[in-house]
Amino acid sequence: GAEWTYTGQYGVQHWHKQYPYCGGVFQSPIDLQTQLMKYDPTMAPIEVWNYNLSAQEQLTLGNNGHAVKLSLPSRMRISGLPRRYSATQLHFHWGSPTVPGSEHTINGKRFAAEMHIVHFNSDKYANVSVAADKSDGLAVLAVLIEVGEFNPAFDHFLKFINGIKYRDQRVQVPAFNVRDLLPSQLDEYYRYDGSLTTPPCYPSVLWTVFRSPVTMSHRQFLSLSTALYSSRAQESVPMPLNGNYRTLQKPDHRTIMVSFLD
Ligand SMILES: NS(=O)(=O)c1c(F)c(F)c(S(=O)(=O)CCO)c(N[C@H]2CCc3ccccc32)c1F
Ligand SMILES: [Zn+2]
Repeated sequence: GAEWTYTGQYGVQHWHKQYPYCGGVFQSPIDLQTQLMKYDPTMAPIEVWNYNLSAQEQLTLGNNGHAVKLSLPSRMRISGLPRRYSATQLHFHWGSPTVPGSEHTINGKRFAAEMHIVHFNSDKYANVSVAADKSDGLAVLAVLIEVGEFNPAFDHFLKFINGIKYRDQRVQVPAFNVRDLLPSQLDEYYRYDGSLTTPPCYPSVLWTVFRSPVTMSHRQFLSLSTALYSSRAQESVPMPLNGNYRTLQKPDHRTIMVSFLD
C-alpha cells in the first residue's frame, strides 16, 4: 500500500494525516489491564473449523514490507463469536532479537512477538476488502508468542522465510494444520472492540487475544526477527523489517471482557 512505516517521518505518530481513522477512537492495540476487565460467563470457547489443511494445498507466503503474511482459504472458519467469520490471512508482529515486539500487552508485559489470524464476517460480506471498514466486518485471533520450546508448527513457513527477504516477494508453501499455531486452550481469552493496528486503522475488529502464549525457540525467533527487509530487493539501501508493532492506544473507556475467572 501507500508509504507508511513504524518509525521516522511516516511512522505511527504520523499515520492519522493520511489515514484519519488512525487518529480516531477504539484503536488497537491496547494494554490489557486487570482494572478494565469484566468476566463474561457467556463467552464460549473459540472453535476453529477446516484449520487442518492438507499438504497437497499451497498457501502464499509474502513479505508486504510491513509484515510476513500467509494467505488462508476462506473455508477456514471460527465460531463461538457473535457471528461466523472466515479466515483470510495470518501475519506476525515482532521487535528485534533483543527487544520484545508484541502489539498487545498484559498488565504492561510485552511479549516477544504476536501472531494475528485475520477473519471477516462471511455471513454478511463477500470478501475481506468489503468487510474491512464495516463495524461488524472483521475478527482477529491474537496469539502472544514467547521464546522457549521449539515449535515445529512455525517451521512450516519459517523454513521458507529466506525466499521472501524483500518487500513484494512471495513464495508458495505447502499448507499445514494452522490449529497447531494456536495455544492448546482456546477457552481462555480477552475480548474487546478495536481496530486494525495498521493503516487504514478501521475500527472494525472484534479482537480475541488468547490468555496462553505459545512458544518458539530462540533460533526460530531469530529467523523471524532478522530475516526480512521492508525494502525491495533492487533498492540500494536494505531496510531491516523489525519493530513492526503499533504503540499502545487509549482504552477510550472500553471494557475488556474475559472468558475466565482466574
Ligand atoms: N494487525 S492487523 O490484523 O490489524 C493487520 C495488519 F497488521 C496488517 F499488516 C495487515 S496487511 O494487509 O498485511 C498490511 C496493511 O494493510 C492487515 N490487513 C488488513 C488491513 C486492511 C485489509 C484489507 C483487506 C485485507 C486485509 C486487511 C491487518 F488487518
Ligand atoms: Zn496484526
